[in-house]
Amino acid sequence: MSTTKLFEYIDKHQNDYVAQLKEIVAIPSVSADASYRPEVNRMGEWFKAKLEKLGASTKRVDPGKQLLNGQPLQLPPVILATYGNDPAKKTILLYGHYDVQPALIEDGWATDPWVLTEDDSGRLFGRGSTDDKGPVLGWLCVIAAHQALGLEVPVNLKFCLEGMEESGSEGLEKVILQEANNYFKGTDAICISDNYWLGKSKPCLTYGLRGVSYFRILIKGPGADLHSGVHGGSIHEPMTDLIHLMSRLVLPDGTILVPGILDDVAPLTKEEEETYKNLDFSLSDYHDSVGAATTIHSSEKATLMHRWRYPALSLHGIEGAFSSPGAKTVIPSKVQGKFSIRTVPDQDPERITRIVTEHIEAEFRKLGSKNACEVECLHHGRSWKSSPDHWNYLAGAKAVKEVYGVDPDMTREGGSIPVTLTFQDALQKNVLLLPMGACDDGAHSINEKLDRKNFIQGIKLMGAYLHQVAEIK
Ligand SMILES: C[C@H](N)C(=O)N[C@@H](Cc1c[nH]cn1)C(=O)O
Ligand SMILES: [Zn+2]
Ligand SMILES: [Zn+2]
Repeated sequence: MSTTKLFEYIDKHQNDYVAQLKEIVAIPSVSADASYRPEVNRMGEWFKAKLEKLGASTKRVDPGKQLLNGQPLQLPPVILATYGNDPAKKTILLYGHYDVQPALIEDGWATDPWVLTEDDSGRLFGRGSTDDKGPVLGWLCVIAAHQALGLEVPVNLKFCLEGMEESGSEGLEKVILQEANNYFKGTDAICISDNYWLGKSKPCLTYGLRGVSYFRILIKGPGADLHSGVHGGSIHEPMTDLIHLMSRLVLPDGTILVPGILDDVAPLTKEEEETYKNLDFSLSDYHDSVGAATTIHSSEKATLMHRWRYPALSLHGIEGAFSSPGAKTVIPSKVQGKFSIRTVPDQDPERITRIVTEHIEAEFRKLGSKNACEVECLHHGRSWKSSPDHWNYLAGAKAVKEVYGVDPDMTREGGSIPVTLTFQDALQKNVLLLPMGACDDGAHSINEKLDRKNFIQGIKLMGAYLHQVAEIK
């Protein structure tokens, strides 16, 4: 079938799609903060209602409770939906998330993060615009466009939308295992739009993700915060212990100091080395997209390898630290350092937790501090690699060619989508990552954006992909 009419319709109705994106960016569905949980739920209900309005049958699955700071907290629902049930058609399972990273205007946003704001260049700024509300909404726009044109959606669709992806996808693995032979039965392949192009202009298909193991180090000292003039010099200070421990995790050149961390990293083969060639990636564009020429490695290849196939340890922050303006002379009584390790094939999260914990405990013993130290892995997700030779990737590549007129780059991704491997293993089906956003979208950062062009072309790409899937024998 020609997609010309579909593409024209999408172009014509782009303002409507942007208005819908504005409506959902306004819901601050931050999964990391318990006080926002009602908003996360509200966001899930929005997508459920929208899917129903499009004629999908839906199901709200309760993934159970999480423990947050020792308190049980209800997890947001997993929204499942089915659109079409024709045995003659292929069935594609679409996964996405409706939660977002935290965002505060005082972090340095130029505009209100919860008000989608378009600038003169067509950049749509707002938390969740690219990660992952724009892409999830894109799939719904594809269905709506078909309906408006009186066209059949050429494949059956199943949806799995979660509200905890930005917090380790807690509860979802259990749901996927439970539904693999129930709700997800009959799935032929999986497609996820929740990552980004390598550059700003060339689309890509993504066949690998790093995993993530997220840790906290808790140091407890005095019973309450203290006056540093009165008590400084006479007690072991939690912050001093913590800063020392955090400095023993990683060097400024990225070297991870945990003994044995590289032992299980898959060796680099000649075949893999070939995959780093001829990609739309330059250090200067990369510098532009991160806003500074501060890369560690001097070549494109080494930079990509350290984003895709080697582990990285990042220090994120310290809970309990004094961080307000002014010069408060306080000794914080209890501090928690947060860091994560992006893991790669063939690293095992259980082993990572063990060696990281042993390393920190050994370093803490060396301090001779009388404070208490606890190390905890808050969540972990495994790395993932797919087979890009599958028809799912062929459909993606043909769709890219149809919409953008080029062959896509085949990429891996440094970020993590914890349940990708779970889908692949539990359903024994191929997973394709089909990104919508560009490398400079600033997901997780201040001023996150999605370019209007990427949003609208991305909706066309999604539609073209479904048609290509249907046409492949
Ligand atoms: C790539 C995806 N859009 C994403 O941002 N994933 C998160 C997942 C995560 C895991 N722990 C916390 N967030 C990421 O890679 O950080
Ligand atoms: Zn995401
Ligand atoms: Zn994210």
